[in-house]
Amino acid sequence: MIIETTGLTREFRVRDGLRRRTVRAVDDLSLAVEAGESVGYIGANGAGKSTTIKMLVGILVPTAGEVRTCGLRPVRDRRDLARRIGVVFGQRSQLWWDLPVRESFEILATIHGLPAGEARARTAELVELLEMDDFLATPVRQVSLGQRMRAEIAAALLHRPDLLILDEPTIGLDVLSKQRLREFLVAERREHGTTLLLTTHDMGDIERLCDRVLVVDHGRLAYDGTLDGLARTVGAQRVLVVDLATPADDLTGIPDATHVRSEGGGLRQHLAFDAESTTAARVLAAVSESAEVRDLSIEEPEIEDVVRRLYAASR
Ligand SMILES: Nc1ncnc2c1ncn2[C@@H]1O[C@H](COP(=O)(O)OP(=O)(O)OP(=O)(O)O)[C@@H](O)[C@H]1O
Repeated sequence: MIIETTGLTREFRVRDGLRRRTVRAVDDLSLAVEAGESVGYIGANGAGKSTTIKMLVGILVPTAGEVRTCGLRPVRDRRDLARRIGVVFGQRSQLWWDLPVRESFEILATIHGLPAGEARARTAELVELLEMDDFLATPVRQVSLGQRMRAEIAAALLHRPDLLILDEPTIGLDVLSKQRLREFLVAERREHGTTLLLTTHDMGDIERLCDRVLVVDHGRLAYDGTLDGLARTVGAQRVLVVDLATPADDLTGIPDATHVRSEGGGLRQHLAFDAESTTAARVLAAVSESAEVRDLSIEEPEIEDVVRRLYAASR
């Protein structure tokens, strides 16, 4: 197991008006992740995701329970662990703000004790795969958010860690940057067998990157399984949005799909369908029989919605 926790618990003392009370941010969490897995760790704001990750990497000491990351005790073996994992926290940077991106890579390679040849080769590989050539000489504070996220991920992967932990890797990125980053992570995993653990509010990240989802609710594990299984559990639906050549009446009566709403006098129509019982292609084919489709898009369910439904169902 690359990650293993048993009864992992973390409490905080917080001020509540004049009183102080205890918040249990992570509550008796037991989970195991095998090497090579790609796991999405999701939950509402304040559910306990960051606190869990901080204990996995040794930044926070657990109140109770056990945690092993890469077989090590994160707090005690923090230095050894740093050689085995890469971590990207959205808000914290591992890069040096005033230095060119390239120099941050050089410093990190030195910190990790990478032999010069290996550091050069790995940096070149990451620069190419993450298309960083254009901004290698730019100080970190001047690069765009998308560029910085690529540089952060490269920095976390420089020493070829066994486990990469990402906190909201695609937040704030445009569609194309998100897509590129996801493709890179898929390739990285395929090439090097890197284990991935990521928190995200973006269903697309989970769908493209993860083969397993963990949902945390008030510090407790509320779901552990596949994304399909999660969607099935909560009955999450996708929505096919079609733009028609001419306005049409509401497209009701499409098999396994429900008309949600129409816009522009029937030019654009939203049809919800359950990915378990049909496919977007089948819904589209049925729509095409009664109307000419000019354009289409598919809306994925929102993670917030999925999580809300799951929480509601488990209470
Ligand atoms: N240092 C701290 N002191 C006091 N309370 C804390 C501290 N860190 C976290 N908490 C509390 O613990 C709970 C879990 O917080 P955590 O940041 O782990 O949630 P999260 O799932 O990562 O949320 P988000 O999606 O908003 O990042 C929250 O109630 C939070 O207020």
